[in-house]
Amino acid sequence: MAEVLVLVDHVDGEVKKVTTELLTAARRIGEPSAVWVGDGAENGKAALAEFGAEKVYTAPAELNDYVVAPTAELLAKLAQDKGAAAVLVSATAANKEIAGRTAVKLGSGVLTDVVDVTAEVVTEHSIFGGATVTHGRVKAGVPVVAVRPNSVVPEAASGAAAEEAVSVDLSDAAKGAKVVERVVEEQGERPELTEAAVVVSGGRGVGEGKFGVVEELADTLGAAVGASRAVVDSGWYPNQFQVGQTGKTVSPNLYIALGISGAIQHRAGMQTAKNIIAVNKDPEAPIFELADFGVVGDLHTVAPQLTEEINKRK
Ligand SMILES: Cc1cc2nc3c(=O)[nH]c(=O)nc-3n(C[C@H](O)[C@H](O)[C@H](O)COP(=O)(O)OP(=O)(O)OC[C@H]3O[C@@H](n4cnc5c(N)ncnc54)[C@H](O)[C@@H]3O)c2cc1C
Repeated sequence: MAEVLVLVDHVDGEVKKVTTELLTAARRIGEPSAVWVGDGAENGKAALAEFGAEKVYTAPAELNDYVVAPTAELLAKLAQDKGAAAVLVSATAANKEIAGRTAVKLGSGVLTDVVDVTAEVVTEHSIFGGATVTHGRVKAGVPVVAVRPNSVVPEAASGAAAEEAVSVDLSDAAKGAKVVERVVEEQGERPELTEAAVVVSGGRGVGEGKFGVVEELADTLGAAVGASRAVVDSGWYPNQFQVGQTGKTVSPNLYIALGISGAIQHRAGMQTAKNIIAVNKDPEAPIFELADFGVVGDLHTVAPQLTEEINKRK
């Protein structure tokens, strides 16, 4: 069975959930081989084995001294050397660039923001604010696929996770942009927005200085907090929490929209959520067209009741 390369997302040796999703998807296509760039593989190997990685290719941390290009050169080389059937990465901003560069090097094609993928590497995409579903397939060469977090339900399956050190002779071009400093984004206890299984977002309806109501509900659910652009532009909440066309794309199991109208640009970032709950005092708000469950009411009345009720039932 042909290998399917999965680029591992990890922090300090801990494998991110999205990688377990990619390994699950990879098993549909062929035999998953995890590609670990940087240190810490010995700590993450068990998690990779648990989700079916037959091999773990470890590449030196020096590749991360430069911006994206070295990882693309590594993936392209591995895909060629190993005769890979596909390359899967998570659809983060950096990884989408890696995916594009890898596909160029392979003379193949890239499919991004994928929400599902079949054994034949036919991909599903949700576009136009979720109004249309399209399917894609790379016609030549090794398909490179960037899958959105939370799109695939991770399923455990044991793999050998046989470790093999790999490397690549970097081109001068790949060393063009050097990383001179890394700043860890302050995040607190909440899960990362793009990976969270539950997201509670607030819009202009929340009001200035009142975001505590959103945070309290989020914390009750172990959720990430999101915000509309109206909120971010007003300076009510930091911009790394913006969801939408010009913000982050989220695909959680549950998205709760508090005081968000549901503009197309906001929907573009959250419409692939599996369940959407909206609270809005305007019954005509467009968010209700998308919502699985809608509450017409004042969020400052509804959200605290919801928080209280969930706490009671815990
Ligand atoms: C190029 C471009 C890119 C953009 N990118 C993004 C993006 O990435 N993300 C994004 O979000 N937007 C984006 N926008 C902006 C987008 O068009 C909307 O303006 C924005 O999403 C509106 O945010 P909102 O829903 O919070 O505010 P509003 O549209 O003002 O809606 C507020 C809602 O709150 C409700 N409300 C008010 N008070 C209460 C209350 N007490 N209880 C319950 N409900 C209440 C109102 O009925 C209303 O529906 C972009 C726009 C452009 C042009």
